[in-house]
Amino acid sequence: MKAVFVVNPAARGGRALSRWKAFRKTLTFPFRELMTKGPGHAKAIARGFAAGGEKEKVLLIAFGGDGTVHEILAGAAGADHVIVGSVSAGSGNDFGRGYRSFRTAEEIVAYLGGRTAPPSLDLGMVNFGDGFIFVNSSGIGFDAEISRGTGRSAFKPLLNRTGLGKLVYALYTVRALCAFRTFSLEVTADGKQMDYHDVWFATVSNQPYFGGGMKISPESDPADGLIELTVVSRLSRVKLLLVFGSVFFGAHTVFREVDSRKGRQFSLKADREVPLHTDGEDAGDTQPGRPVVFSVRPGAWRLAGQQRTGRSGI
Ligand SMILES: Nc1ncnc2c1ncn2[C@@H]1O[C@H](COP(=O)(O)OP(=O)(O)OP(=O)(O)O)[C@@H](O)[C@H]1O
Repeated sequence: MKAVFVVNPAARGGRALSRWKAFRKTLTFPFRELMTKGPGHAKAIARGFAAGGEKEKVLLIAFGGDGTVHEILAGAAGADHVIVGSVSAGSGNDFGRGYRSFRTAEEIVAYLGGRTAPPSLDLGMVNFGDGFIFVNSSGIGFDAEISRGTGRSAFKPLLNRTGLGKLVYALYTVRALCAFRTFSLEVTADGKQMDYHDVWFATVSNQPYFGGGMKISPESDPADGLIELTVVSRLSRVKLLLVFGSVFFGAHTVFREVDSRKGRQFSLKADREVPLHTDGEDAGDTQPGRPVVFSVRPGAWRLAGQQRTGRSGI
């Protein structure tokens, strides 16, 4: 199997590049290094390998954050000969929490020399615009507003370089907490319709973590052919903060204002324009009264290494 590193030098405010330079020196096996030049490039690289129909299997290792893994899967999903791995070198790194990621060169050597069949895992699909995928989560509302704010923040690269990236997230959480207007939501799941009012956010998860370590969907398992919807509604701003804090431990599900359910497809229709994110990246605004459909494509991609969380124990 040939190993290809897709390195995002801009991840973690540019700190990923110096990390890569140090990591590269520890590699004792043949590899290719492809540096991404900007948004969309990792997807194009992965698509090239997927379309190549290579006889030999390819291990594509994302050296970056969740945005880099997201792009690689957007390009490589469905190609059986492409196996996706990662070295967490971004700011949030939820992929590394929910799935297996490589920490050292030795772990990659052991993987390349081993005989473990890569598990086939589920991929989330979002029927919005030209279509999106998600490997971690996708959702609308308050959390997408925070993703948008932090993504656009002029301070993010600087604070990431100084190791204070989490501060940007905290600042935009407070800002969104003050400014965000809740919305009404109609959910259709497996033929059943549910109405929610005063909604802060609705997130659809493929694995437990989002937002840089928050265990939003403790029951999620990317190998079960299902996705999980979490709707948070009818909360005061103060209680929302409390719930947000408890999400780090996955303890928020005890609050009656948090509704969670499993399914294969969720159609979400908000009564006003609401921001949407896919894997923590801004994906635009939903249109009032127009449903966004979240679904799952079972076993659509192959993970290098064992899955870290979930109940299937693969
Ligand atoms: N050469 C580049 N210059 C600028 N941006 C780039 C470059 N290559 C890729 N990108 C973009 O950088 C963005 C952020 O990358 P990534 O998500 O991997 O890191 P992060 O934001 O630090 O980590 P996380 O998403 O885990 O918080 C992605 O949207 C990607 O498209």
